[in-house]
Amino acid sequence: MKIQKICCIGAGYVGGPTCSVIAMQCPDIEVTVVDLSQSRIDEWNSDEHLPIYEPGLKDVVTKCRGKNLFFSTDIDSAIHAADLLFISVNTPTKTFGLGKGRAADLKYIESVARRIAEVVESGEKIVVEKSTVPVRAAESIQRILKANTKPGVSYQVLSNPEFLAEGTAIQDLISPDRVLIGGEQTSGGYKAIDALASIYEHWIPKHKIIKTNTWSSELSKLAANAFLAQRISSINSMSAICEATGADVNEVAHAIGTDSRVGPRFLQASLGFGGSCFQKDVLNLVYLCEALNLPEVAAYWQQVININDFQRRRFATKIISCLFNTVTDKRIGILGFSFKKNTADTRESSSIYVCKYLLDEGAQLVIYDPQVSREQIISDLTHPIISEDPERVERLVTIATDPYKALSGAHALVVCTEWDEFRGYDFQKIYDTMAKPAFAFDGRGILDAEHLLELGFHVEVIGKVVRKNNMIPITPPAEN
Ligand SMILES: NC(=O)c1ccc[n+]([C@@H]2O[C@H](COP(=O)([O-])OP(=O)(O)OC[C@H]3O[C@@H](n4cnc5c(N)ncnc54)[C@H](O)[C@@H]3O)[C@@H](O)[C@H]2O)c1
Ligand SMILES: O=c1ccn([C@@H]2O[C@H](COP(=O)(O)OP(=O)(O)O[C@H]3O[C@H](CO)[C@@H](O)[C@H](O)[C@H]3O)[C@@H](O)[C@H]2O)c(=O)[nH]1
Repeated sequence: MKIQKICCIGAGYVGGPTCSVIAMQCPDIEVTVVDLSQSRIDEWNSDEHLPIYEPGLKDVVTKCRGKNLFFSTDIDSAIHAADLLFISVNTPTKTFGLGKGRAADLKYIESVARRIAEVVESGEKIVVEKSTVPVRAAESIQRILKANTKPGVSYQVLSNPEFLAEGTAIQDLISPDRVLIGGEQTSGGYKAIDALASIYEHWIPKHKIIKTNTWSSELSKLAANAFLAQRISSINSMSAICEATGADVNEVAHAIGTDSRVGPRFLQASLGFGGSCFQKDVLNLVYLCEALNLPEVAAYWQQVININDFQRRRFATKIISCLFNTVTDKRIGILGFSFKKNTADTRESSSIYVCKYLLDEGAQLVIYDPQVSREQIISDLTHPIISEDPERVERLVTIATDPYKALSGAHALVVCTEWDEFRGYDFQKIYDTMAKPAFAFDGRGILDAEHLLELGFHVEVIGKVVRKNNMIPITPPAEN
């Protein structure tokens, strides 16, 4: 089966970049990305700025938009015309009902499946789960489609999870470690898997395309994120031991990462992982294990989340205790609000939680992020699960557009995101304008701690004990 037209339902962080790259690499295929949100689609069609900040994305979109890449809210026409449909809608953690706080909410997936069944009038359609879903979600999609199939229509449902990371999405899509496609182990299933593989084969070597059964593919996505999150919680748990003993977490990470069986990546200690995926997907796995009556396995993966919560709180507690056990009414400069550098996405950012703990103590926060808007920061900090008193948050929080102004008069600077620009600041200038003693808390290990010490800062870095100012050896004056 040769794919000529693709429809992608959901124009978010995954649907937009993924389909833009497919359009760029497959000029012979027409790709239409649709969404319920008119404003999101308008932004995808705008020449000003796209709805998401992602390095390299604008070039790809500009190259293809209007040629073989289209963004639209006419969902039905796009479904109707397509041979292959990607489902890229959100699958957030449920906030109420059965499985609240852990299970994935599949209502958007279900509504898309029902819409497809309603709209499709004829022909063979391949429906591809690109969203991250619990194991056997494809079975539910299949059942909804089958129960509503019109005569002359047939479906194959595939799992094709996405592994891109935000901030490096374009690079990850152009040169992925692998593409995973799961499908029914029948002749129809194999045909559909091959049809989807043929799209990726336009630019990805065949040996990087892994073909499995549907359930292996669905589980592999949850497993991949669980393993990655587990590595971060593992190194973060070591960071606590390092701070208590004088070991240096970077040296430990290097020493263990050079073992080729362990590998060097994803061992950067931090104030905790954030992002829309890790917590959601690990909790989804925990819920699945409980549903399968595997409580020991559920508890094992739950601990990855527990350590992450511990790390966020531990970092905030360190700030409070260093500032003489009180931050009430103290101005504190927060550098970085996105969950990692090179994105404006703040979903589950650890900054939100560190700010929350400091606000609970009455600190006055001045927050600076190179990409995140004021509206987004205020909306995150006034969310009901973060604060019960939005007016108090508005009173205590100031958003700065200039980092030097943000830190002027502050008792402490706190690095929450590893934006490259933070490394290049003039810290002498910053030190001169801060209240004394001036404190620097580096939750990402990106600043030059020795330099800050020399300037006079009290420095705290995740995972290491930094030599204190009063321990600087005093050089005797030179004798005449
Ligand atoms: N963000 C990532 O980096 C990433 C990476 C890999 C996988 N994933 C997974 O991909 C999925 C999508 O994530 P995202 O970050 O792109 O989400 P998102 O919230 O950015 O985008 C989802 C989009 O789907 C739209 N939508 C919801 N219901 C719809 C419907 N019935 N019809 C049309 N549009 C609809 C929403 O309006 C929204 O624009 C999730 O399952 C996520 O876990 C995300
Ligand atoms: O050594 C590390 C690596 C990452 N992080 C943090 O972990 C979080 C997640 O980072 P990253 O994985 O790079 O970004 P995501 O965009 O969340 O991507 C993850 O989640 C996606 C959604 O499922 C998957 O597709 C990707 O493969 C997976 O890396 C961020 O807060 C990072 O700062 C660390 O603290 N230490």
